[in-house]
Amino acid sequence: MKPIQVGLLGIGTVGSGTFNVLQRNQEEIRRRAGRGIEITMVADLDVARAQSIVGPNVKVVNDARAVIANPEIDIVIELIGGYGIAKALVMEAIAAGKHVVTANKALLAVHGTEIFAAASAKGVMVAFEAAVAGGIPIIKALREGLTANSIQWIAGIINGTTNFILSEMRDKGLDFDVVLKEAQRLGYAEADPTFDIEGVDAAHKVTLMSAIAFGIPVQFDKAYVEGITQLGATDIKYAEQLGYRIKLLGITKRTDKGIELRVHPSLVPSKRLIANVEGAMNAVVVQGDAVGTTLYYGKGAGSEPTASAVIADLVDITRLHTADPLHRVPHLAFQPDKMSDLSVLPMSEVVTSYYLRLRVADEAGVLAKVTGLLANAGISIDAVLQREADEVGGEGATSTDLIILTHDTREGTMNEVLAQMQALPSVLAPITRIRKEELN
Ligand SMILES: NC(=O)c1ccc[n+]([C@@H]2O[C@H](COP(=O)([O-])OP(=O)(O)OC[C@H]3O[C@@H](n4cnc5c(N)ncnc54)[C@H](O)[C@@H]3O)[C@@H](O)[C@H]2O)c1
Ligand SMILES: N[C@@H](CCO)C(=O)O
Ligand code: NA
Repeated sequence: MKPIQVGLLGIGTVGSGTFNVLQRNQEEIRRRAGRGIEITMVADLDVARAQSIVGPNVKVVNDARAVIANPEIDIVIELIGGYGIAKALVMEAIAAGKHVVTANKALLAVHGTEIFAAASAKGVMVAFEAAVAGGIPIIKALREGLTANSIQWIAGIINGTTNFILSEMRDKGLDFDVVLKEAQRLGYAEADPTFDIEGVDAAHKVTLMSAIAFGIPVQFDKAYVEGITQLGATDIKYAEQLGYRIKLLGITKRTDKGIELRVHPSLVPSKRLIANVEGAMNAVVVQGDAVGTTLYYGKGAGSEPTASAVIADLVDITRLHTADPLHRVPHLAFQPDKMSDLSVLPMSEVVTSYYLRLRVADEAGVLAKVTGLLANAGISIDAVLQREADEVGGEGATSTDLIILTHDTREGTMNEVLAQMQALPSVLAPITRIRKEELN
């Protein structure tokens, strides 16, 4: 049988990895897929660089639409990124009856509902394993491997750049900016690195996992998003003393009231496997009612690790494209007419526990005032730590750090108590609040 023909839009970090791995392993991939898979046409703005990667036998153009218009092309891979031209190209490829593979989580988290509906109407597949946790087959696991389960929650380290930054800051005491530059050099960071450090990239990915886990539409606009830019070395140190590591987690959870969907720095017990995921590595914990806790670990970014997922999607499509569309695995795991309308909860309704750090005046009665406010709100305390006073504000005026770990409470209740604490004259600086997840 003649090889299936693939058109590649964008041959940067992931595109070049995809081309190279497909070439290197073509024989084994053909034996698995039952048919050869060949990238026969590439579009990139930098034609000369693209041609130097693919060699003289592959046609390179600078106009992506020429690839979509080519009737020989069966599958289009979109590896340009962003919501702009990439969205138009994906929609046009679907309209032209092409199957699409993309690593573009930003596009799918924001416009997924429209894109999947268009693909279903046209009877084509849109595959996106590379969009979440790069090379880790987490979409495959959630959509197929765990299909028996009622998923309870998912928590993941799903942004390599920020995990790399947090690890390097803790281990080597390096500066934030230095480590970010290194992540960019290694090809981990997004084109706009604020997407990484402000938690947006992780929120794109957890939004996609949430939709697949609970059968709800993709709703990035409902996600709570907080990055790592406000995180200080002091809190990383105190967390360690209390037996926790701080990780940027993407969390989605089923509750009686609705679905939690959030990204923020979290204290995680140091003894959990996920707390020991270092550098640019990713890990996702999934709790299913039947299987219990499962953990998926590996490279979530980089050229060939991400290419591994792109090519797995190419093989899936090669195997399934002749199947009746109704008998393929649904884009979001649930049949499109059987999606749930469970609502995504506002952050004020999320229930979790907290790490609080208060810089307070070192005087009698402060601890009682602070803990009194928590008690009045019905928030119980798990642990309290008081640390060495620093000199502040001249002679004799000293302050001390008060660190409190709480048990579970509603975020809305915690917000009210924090406002009351902040108003106490003995609280000398803005209070630090970091959420805490036991993940058991
Ligand atoms: N880099 C990673 O580790 C990684 C991991 C997972 C997912 N992703 C996602 O994969 C996608 C690609 O990321 P990347 O790191 O390979 O980006 P990149 O910037 O390295 O590559 C993008 C390529 O697209 C080309 N391009 C831009 N506009 C174009 C246009 N209009 N027509 C044709 N080509 C165009 C650029 O010249 C460049 O070669 C993004 O959606 C990204 O979020 C990246
Ligand atoms: N910028 C992303 C790339 C993988 O999606 C990361 O750092 O994890
Ligand atoms: Na993946």
